[in-house]
Amino acid sequence: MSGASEIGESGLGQARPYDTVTVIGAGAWGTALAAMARRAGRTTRIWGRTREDIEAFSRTGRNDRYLNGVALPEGIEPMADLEEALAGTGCVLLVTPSRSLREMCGKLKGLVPEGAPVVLCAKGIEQGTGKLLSEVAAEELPGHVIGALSGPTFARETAMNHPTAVTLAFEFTPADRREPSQAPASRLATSLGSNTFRPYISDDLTGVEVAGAVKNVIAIACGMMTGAGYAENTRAALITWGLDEMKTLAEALGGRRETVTGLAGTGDLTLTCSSPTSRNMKLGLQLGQGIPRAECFGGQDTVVEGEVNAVSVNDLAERIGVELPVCRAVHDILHEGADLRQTFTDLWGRPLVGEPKALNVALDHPSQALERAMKAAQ
Ligand SMILES: NC(=O)c1ccc[n+]([C@@H]2O[C@H](COP(=O)([O-])OP(=O)(O)OC[C@H]3O[C@@H](n4cnc5c(N)ncnc54)[C@H](O)[C@@H]3O)[C@@H](O)[C@H]2O)c1
Ligand SMILES: O=P(O)(O)OC[C@H](O)CO
Repeated sequence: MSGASEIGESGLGQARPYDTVTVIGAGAWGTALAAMARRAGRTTRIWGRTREDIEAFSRTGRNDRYLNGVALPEGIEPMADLEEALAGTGCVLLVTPSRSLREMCGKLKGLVPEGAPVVLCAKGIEQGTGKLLSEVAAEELPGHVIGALSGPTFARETAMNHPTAVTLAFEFTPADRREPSQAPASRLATSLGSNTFRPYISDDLTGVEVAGAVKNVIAIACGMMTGAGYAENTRAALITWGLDEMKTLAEALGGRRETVTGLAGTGDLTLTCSSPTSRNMKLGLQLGQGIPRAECFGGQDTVVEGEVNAVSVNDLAERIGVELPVCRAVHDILHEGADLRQTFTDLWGRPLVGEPKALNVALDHPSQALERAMKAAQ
């Protein structure tokens, strides 16, 4: 049984897949997504900006620069010409790092066919403006439906066809709700879905985007603590607080807290905070071990979204007046020269409060708390 029919049976209707999928960005994740589109039976094009890489990809059928040694399905069409890659395509997956999104959307302007949805697969918030990537794309590509694909996905594992599940989020129009099988989210799910790749549909684009941006910052925190010699209790607390920070920011921006408990939130946070395969966790680990930033990753330029996004997440939180203590700590260590151990010691030294936060019981002065409890009991 194909993944597509399973999805149909579970309530999305028989959504018609897009015939052609164009992936923009021939790095690790772009290549993995192209592999999944091809395995799902789509005509699959992938555009990359480096001509030699595209030529090597065409020649070998692999992308050894980003996914060394990984066998890819036959028939992926690597392209160095953007116009050619987008001509007549059914949908676009945009998979370049978040900091290049506005520039990349500018290049796509006028080339994306009318009606083709654009799916953002990078994780981040725009530096300087604090805008979600979907807001940036909507500004740069007016008239196109914008969505996001996110979740716990190490590119190499996905490309190697290990079972993977993701969230595909779009804002649903009234027409989408009346006829879900025609909705871009459903059509994309059937375009990419297979027995090893399960896209789940969500209508909470904000919640999914916020989760993806924040989890990388939290993963750096977990890496830092582990690198500095702390252990599992500490990491579990950071993951829990990180989840709460995602919920707080998502809700403040109009997203839903429960979205954060799904694949794009809990799923991705668990993955990224648990494994040095994550570049974000690995950066934290190296910094925690005292390795200078310039020497991390052996001095190689590596995409670490949480490093730049610590600034954008923090700025945004300050602007809208929400507190994200772990994100703040990571920001201060990375960008303000704060001492790592002292900053984390301060995190543990915050006033004691109730859990869940809604209880809002300040326990910083135990005698007051006791007094309150006695009054409440009278
Ligand atoms: N690698 C993963 O496991 C993974 C999984 C899920 C999501 N992501 C997200 O996908 C995004 C891309 O990550 P990646 O792992 O593919 O990175 P990567 O370093 O493997 O590849 C990045 C690609 O983008 C291209 N690129 C960089 N700047 C560009 C620009 N200004 N214009 C055009 N192309 C540009 C590079 O040439 C390269 O092909 C990130 O936001 C990341 O968080 C990555
Ligand atoms: O290697 P990272 O830290 O960028 O994480 C990759 C993906 O986002 C994991 O879902």
